Amino acid sequence: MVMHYRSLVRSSAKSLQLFSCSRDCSSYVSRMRYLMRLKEDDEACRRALQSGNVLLYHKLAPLLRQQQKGIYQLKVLQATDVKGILGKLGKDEQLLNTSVLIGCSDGDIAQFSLDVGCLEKDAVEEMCGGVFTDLRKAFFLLEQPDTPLVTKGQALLRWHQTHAYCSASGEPTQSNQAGSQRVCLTNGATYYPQMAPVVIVLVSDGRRCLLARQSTFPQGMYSALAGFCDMGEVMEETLRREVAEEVGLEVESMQYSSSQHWPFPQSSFMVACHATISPDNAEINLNGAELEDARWFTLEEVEDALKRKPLPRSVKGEPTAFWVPPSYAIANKLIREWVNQQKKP
Ligand SMILES: NC(=O)c1ccc[n+]([C@@H]2O[C@H](COP(=O)([O-])OP(=O)(O)OC[C@H]3O[C@@H](n4cnc5c(N)ncnc54)[C@H](O)[C@@H]3O)[C@@H](O)[C@H]2O)c1
Ligand SMILES: [Mg+2]
Repeated sequence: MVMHYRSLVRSSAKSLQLFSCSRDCSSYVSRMRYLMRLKEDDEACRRALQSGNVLLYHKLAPLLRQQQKGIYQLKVLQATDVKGILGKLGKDEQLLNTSVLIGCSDGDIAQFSLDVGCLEKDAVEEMCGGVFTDLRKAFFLLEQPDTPLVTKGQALLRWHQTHAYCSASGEPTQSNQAGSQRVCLTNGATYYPQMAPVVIVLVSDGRRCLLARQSTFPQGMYSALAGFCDMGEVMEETLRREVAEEVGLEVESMQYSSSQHWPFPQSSFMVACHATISPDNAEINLNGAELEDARWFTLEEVEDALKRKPLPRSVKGEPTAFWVPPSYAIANKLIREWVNQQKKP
């Protein structure tokens, strides 16, 4: 299989086409190497774009379509459809070439994202039969499997929109066809899309878990503690420092759970962990500059919160009931893992 692939990538466009069509090349490894090739070879990527799938965004809001009442899907267009839309709106087809590569479908079709913020939003929506939707709202509407692709598409487009100039020379940078890097036209400096590493941690004293809220959170929502890694820090150091800074507690042990790309407000690479502190030293000393509140919650309270919908309505005169981030946020996964762990005999 590997030999088969190598012989294909070494050769011409014709064989690349063969590769992308071949049924026996649809394994994960082949797809990843196909994507690697497209990132390195502008010409091959341009060709893949002509027959690729495109997710449209308008000023970073992805295009969704309503499948049935209340059920939404990503609206995936073919590159030829996009060209047709551009033509009808009197725009240059070259706009399609600003698409960035975001993946490869199981059927070996290259997937791209394109921001058409320069076009009239309503006109594109009407032609596509879709609606451009703020990404946070889209997260609530979409099925879970669609969210990583739509997030990646937005994050990569945002990075290009904010890295048009070299920070050393001040001159324009130019993207490669795939959008996997930008190069300064005068000094050759190369820039790659970046994510800021963040540690998110659910602290437990063995019986309760600690959740906190910032003043900017929606009313009633509490989440796990989180913090950006300082330059040179390893994950364990960030975790201990953030818990100490934000709630004045000393972590005794920690365990990695999982990770997530988080697009808000800009791309973060979230590393999710569980941590324990001693129940003898569990008094919270809140850093009021960062957090509005932090509290210990019992298993029952957390289980009730998991059942609540986001932003539960408050009964007049009563505070809004406590709730936790929705399932697409990795904080929710940490909280569920903790609940399951507590319920183990
Ligand atoms: N997916 C989830 O479940 C989830 C849950 C909680 C928080 N988060 C995300 O985690 C991230 C970090 O959480 P936090 O706000 O508590 O971090 P934090 O505690 O480190 O505090 C934020 C502050 O850190 C500073 N900072 C340092 N490096 C930064 C960088 N690269 N980008 C931005 N600010 C930087 C800024 O002064 C900023 O105000 C946020 O982007 C938040 O959206 C995600
Ligand atoms: Mg924080």
